Amino acid sequence: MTLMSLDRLTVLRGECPVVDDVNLTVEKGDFIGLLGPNGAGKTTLMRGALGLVKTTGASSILDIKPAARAHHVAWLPQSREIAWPIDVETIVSLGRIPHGSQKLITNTDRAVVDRAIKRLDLTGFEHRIATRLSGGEQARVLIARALAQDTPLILADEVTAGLDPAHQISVMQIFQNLAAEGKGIVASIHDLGLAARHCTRLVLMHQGKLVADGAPTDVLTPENVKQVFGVESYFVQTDHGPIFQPVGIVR
Ligand SMILES: Nc1ncnc2c1ncn2[C@@H]1O[C@H](COP(=O)(O)OP(=O)(O)OP(=O)(O)O)[C@@H](O)[C@H]1O
Repeated sequence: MTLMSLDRLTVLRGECPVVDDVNLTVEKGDFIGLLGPNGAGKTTLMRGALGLVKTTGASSILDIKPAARAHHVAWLPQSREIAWPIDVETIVSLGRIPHGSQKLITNTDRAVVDRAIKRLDLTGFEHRIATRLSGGEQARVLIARALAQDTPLILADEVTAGLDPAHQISVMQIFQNLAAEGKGIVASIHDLGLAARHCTRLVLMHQGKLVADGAPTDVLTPENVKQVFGVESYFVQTDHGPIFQPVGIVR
């Protein structure tokens, strides 16, 4: 089942297309790593798909009535700023707002919030003031809030940035499991090794265009990596799973 489709999506900044004629479908079960160097257009593609910037072409999300969109897709922006000094449980509970029950929090809401807190390894942090947590802990709180929204589709920008290795792997595994449960995830990621190991599919952007879409081994070819990122790379299948490592700059 298709959760999102983009048809010739284009975003102009002045005269310049920063997202250029992109076609993309996201199916249930996809965990898509959205890759590309700085400025490739990853954030703008996701924001365009969500209707947060002006686009031409089509995004199926925009066919959903605005009030119903928050039931279909959760958006985790790159900015991890938490503005108010409120506790972790309250922030995660904000993910339930689109479900809009009369009571502030129902038993279902409570169960979904508790599950998100547990999944993000935040048990014991529930009553801590979020603004006093470390950057990585705050990032996990905001991921938990997005999970609490309990949508079929999640778009996440630089989802592992600022996390330590154990929590990077843990977040990737959470998304992998959510995809295996039938959700669709699109996450922009700079760590190509993590993307190669955990994503079911990779989409590679370069200068606003989608230049490759497929299995990690088909997308992270030495030629693609050299052309798009300007680096030499090493990709090998091991007993520990696929290992991808950029090894040098192309001169
Ligand atoms: N508000 C804006 N006005 C003008 N240009 C913009 C604006 N937002 C983004 N751009 C330009 O659009 C291009 C794509 O930016 P975008 O943030 O989508 O890239 P990205 O792939 O997410 O990069 P990064 O990995 O650095 O986050 C960049 O060249 C950027 O400078």
